[in-house]
Amino acid sequence: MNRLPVADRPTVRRAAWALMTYEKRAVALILALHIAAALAAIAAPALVGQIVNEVNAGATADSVDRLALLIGVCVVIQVILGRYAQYFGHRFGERSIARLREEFVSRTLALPISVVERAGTGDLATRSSVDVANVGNTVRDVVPVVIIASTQLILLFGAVFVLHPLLGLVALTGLPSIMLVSRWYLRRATPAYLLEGAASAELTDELTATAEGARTVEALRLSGHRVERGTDRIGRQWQTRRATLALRSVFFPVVETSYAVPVAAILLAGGFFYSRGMVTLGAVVAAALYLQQAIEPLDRLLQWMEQAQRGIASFSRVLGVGLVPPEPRGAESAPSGQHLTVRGARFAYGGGPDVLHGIDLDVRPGERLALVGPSGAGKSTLARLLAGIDAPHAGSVRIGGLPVTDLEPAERRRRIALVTQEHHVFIGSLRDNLAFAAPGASDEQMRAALAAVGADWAADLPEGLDTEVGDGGRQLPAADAQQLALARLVLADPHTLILDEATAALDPTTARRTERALGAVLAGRTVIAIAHRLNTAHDADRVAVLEGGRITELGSHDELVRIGGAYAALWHSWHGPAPA
Ligand SMILES: Nc1ncnc2c1ncn2[C@@H]1O[C@H](COP(=O)(O)OP(=O)(O)OP(=O)(O)O)[C@@H](O)[C@H]1O
Repeated sequence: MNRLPVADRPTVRRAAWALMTYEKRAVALILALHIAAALAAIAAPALVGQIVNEVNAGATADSVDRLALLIGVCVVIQVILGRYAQYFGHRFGERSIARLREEFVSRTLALPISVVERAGTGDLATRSSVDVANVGNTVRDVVPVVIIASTQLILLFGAVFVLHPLLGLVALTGLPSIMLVSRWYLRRATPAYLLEGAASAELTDELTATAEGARTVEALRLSGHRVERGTDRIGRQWQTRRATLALRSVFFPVVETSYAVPVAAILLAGGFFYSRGMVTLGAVVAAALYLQQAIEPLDRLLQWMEQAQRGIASFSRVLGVGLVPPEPRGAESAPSGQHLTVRGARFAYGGGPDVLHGIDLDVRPGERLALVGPSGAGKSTLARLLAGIDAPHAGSVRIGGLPVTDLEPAERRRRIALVTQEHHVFIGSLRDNLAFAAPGASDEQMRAALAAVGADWAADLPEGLDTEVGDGGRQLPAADAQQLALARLVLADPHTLILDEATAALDPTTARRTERALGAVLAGRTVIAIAHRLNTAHDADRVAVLEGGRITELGSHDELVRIGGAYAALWHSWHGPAPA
């Protein structure tokens, strides 16, 4: 399975910067409020220092009261400014998260289908849930904390330097060990968290596959095997979690010990400086209070660094979705005509061996071509190439002279549609479900499309096109859902239809109803049908027999039966030998 890419550090840095500077004014206001709140906070220890000095010099109770009142005022100002800073910070965070989610959704919707299929649902599901939430939490909670804490720390340490440069130097004693261990941690944390994210995605993949295939697991008694695989993935996730835990168990004890060092050092050195008359007692008290006050923001900063690491790892996975080369954004010129030509097309899945070995095929406009062949011959793969979902690694698949994969995706869908047995009903109204195919279609056109495929049930709905369908709404039976999908096709009006097992999974009655509906859709179009029942091949203009990734026979039903090859053998075994 090809995982989706992960963005590198410079890309993450640029994207984070863009996110933060998208609303420059809001960020400037939040920063200004935080700085003002931090300034109000550092006034208190300075005032306590002043009280100590004045009491030392024999001050009156009045002047002490005045200073104490001033401390109270500073605290109130700090609380008010801090509250507004947080209020604006959180609003900014929520707006940023909303933007991020919207960007992620558009990036995901722009992914080529083949990339989504090969990446597996687990990877994309983990990125769109766990990773987007992680980035959201980081932007909402961590960024404001980092801004507030850094501002407070700069001001608190600055204040100690202002009290006395010597005290300032002593205050820095705890920092080297914190910086060293942080550097050590940061270098290892992002890759470790990336591994943890990948292991979670693998586990999600495995559990989803087991849950989705529960019936098969039960029928084939595979539960032991699935439990083993699940346990293996849980084991891998446990290992990656242990690795990140090991990093945390070194990082946090070292930094927490380092917090106590500057306070102890300032009391020791401050006492010494005071005894020599180099600093006042008030300055030493104020410096000790500042350093005591610095522990809290420092601790918060380091605590959140861990979340920030998770956030950065998640952000690189979220941004990685945008690194997948987009589907080609339109050829220079429009295809001239509807002629489909395949020349020497070779295809392999994900770097594996070729499953198509040089296919040559011409499909004339309006022709009905049936593809037959044993299981695994490459019929579905050829259908995907013809529909432009995958491109051949050698040779070409062209429509009207242009490579199908070069057509702008919407343009391609208007020209060629691949119809499979998947007929998803999206949550929304019937109208929403039809509008995917033709956003500009009127209600009349929608009703006509439903009538064309025999979806009479739609006309009887009391709320008509406004009826909510899909999960939580009206549940459509398989045949109705298939008819809805076919009505979409009528609206999209492609000139070429490729049918891959469109009715294979339906019960015979439903299949017959659907085939009747399909008949209305096929009229006047080029049709390439993977034929499971040979009467489809019998009714086609031509039949292509695919064996081992090669077209081994090509001609009308009668011609192929006459030459007595593989198709004739299939036909006779299915239909009984021709009368002598
Ligand atoms: N997603 C995939 N990844 C890797 N190999 C694949 C994938 N899909 C198909 N193949 C392989 O490509 C070959 C052709 O498969 P394909 O599904 O095109 O055959 P088919 O003729 O349509 O068979 P069937 O009638 O059983 O659907 C097979 O060997 C199959 O195992």
